[in-house]
Amino acid sequence: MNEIFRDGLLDGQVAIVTGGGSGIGRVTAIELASLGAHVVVFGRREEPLTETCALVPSGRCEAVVCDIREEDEVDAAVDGVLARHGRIDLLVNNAGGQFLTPAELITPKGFRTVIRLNLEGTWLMTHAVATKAMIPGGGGKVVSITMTPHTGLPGMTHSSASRAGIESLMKTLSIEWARFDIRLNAIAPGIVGTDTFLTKYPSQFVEGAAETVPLQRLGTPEQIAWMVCQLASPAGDYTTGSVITIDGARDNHIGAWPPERELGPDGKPAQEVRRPRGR
Ligand SMILES: CCCCCCC/C=C/C(=O)SCCNC(=O)CCNC(=O)[C@H](O)C(C)(C)COP(=O)(O)OP(=O)(O)OC[C@H]1O[C@@H](n2cnc3c(N)ncnc32)[C@H](O)[C@@H]1OP(=O)(O)O
Ligand SMILES: NC(=O)C1=CN([C@@H]2O[C@H](COP(=O)(O)OP(=O)(O)OC[C@H]3O[C@@H](n4cnc5c(N)ncnc54)[C@H](OP(=O)(O)O)[C@@H]3O)[C@@H](O)[C@H]2O)C=CC1
Repeated sequence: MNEIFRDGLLDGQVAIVTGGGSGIGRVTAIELASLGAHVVVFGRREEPLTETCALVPSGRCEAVVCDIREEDEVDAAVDGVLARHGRIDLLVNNAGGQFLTPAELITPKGFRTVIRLNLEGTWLMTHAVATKAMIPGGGGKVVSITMTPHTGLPGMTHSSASRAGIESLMKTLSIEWARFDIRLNAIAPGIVGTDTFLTKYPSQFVEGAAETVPLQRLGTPEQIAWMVCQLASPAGDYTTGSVITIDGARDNHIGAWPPERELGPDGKPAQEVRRPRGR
């Protein structure tokens, strides 16, 4: 039973969710399976993946250990899904991440690590699934998770560059692969209160995070997962080449509005005095 969508909405679909052993990927796998999809979760560690599958009451979930940066592993894992299920309808490129460091301290290896994970891993997965399953099978959908603000992610230069690259990939491929009926979109979350976000970053960063959002609260993994489900459903059939921002308006403004310095004397948003016409 799904809280938002009708039962059986995704019956018969086969979906891959990378990074499905935790956070947004885990919740996405659970939501997709609750709508009837058979979900295959990819990740480097087996244990969290099997934990995700244990949380899927229907049993429509299987775990595949795969490092998305390794071409041979990606090829073998995608071939395996096809051999077992004969089709792949949906790929969710969710695996990704970065470390927070001022740009001048990022080493060549550190930069390469994040680009390989986010951009090259997404490309390898997308290319393998498209060429092996979606092009021969007559179409499919790809959803890639990126990040806001689109104006830049200070402290995360490598991730900022890679996320822009992913969004560009989705847009370009939505044009090239329209002839194969492959629909590709990005979902750009702002700050989502996953275990990794809450535990990986410095505490001052995490504790002040909600204040940086106009809505003054963090997003939840479900809010991202439900958008994936919508795109996977017939409601998403004509959506392609789009970037869907889900971030409480943080892409538009950092912090609450109005900022304190702009408050009027009564504590309300400042308002100019209306003048007589012509003055
Ligand atoms: C107000 C707040 C706004 C901020 C918004 C933020 C919103 C949140 C966004 C999120 O994405 S939350 C979820 C994030 N999830 C992840 O990041 C999970 C995946 N991440 C990882 O696996 C790692 O963090 C990784 C570094 C991206 C990749 O790990 P991998 O195991 O492949 O690499 P390592 O062997 O650990 O490191 C390789 C290389 O990278 C450099 N490096 C790694 N960590 C750091 C660090 N903390 N500081 C500096 N440099 C680092 C370094 O060069 C490593 O090489 P060696 O030095 O180990 O040889
Ligand atoms: N939480 C947030 O505020 C936001 C998150 N995002 C993005 O959303 C996605 C999910 O975030 P979140 O759930 O918070 O993060 P998590 O850290 O919980 O999830 C990342 C997942 O990716 C997997 N992963 C990492 N490296 C690889 C790899 N090389 N191959 C295969 N799988 C890999 C991890 O599993 P394993 O280590 O076992 O491989 C893990 O399950 C990420 O791309 C993140 O950057 C975007 C905006 C905001």
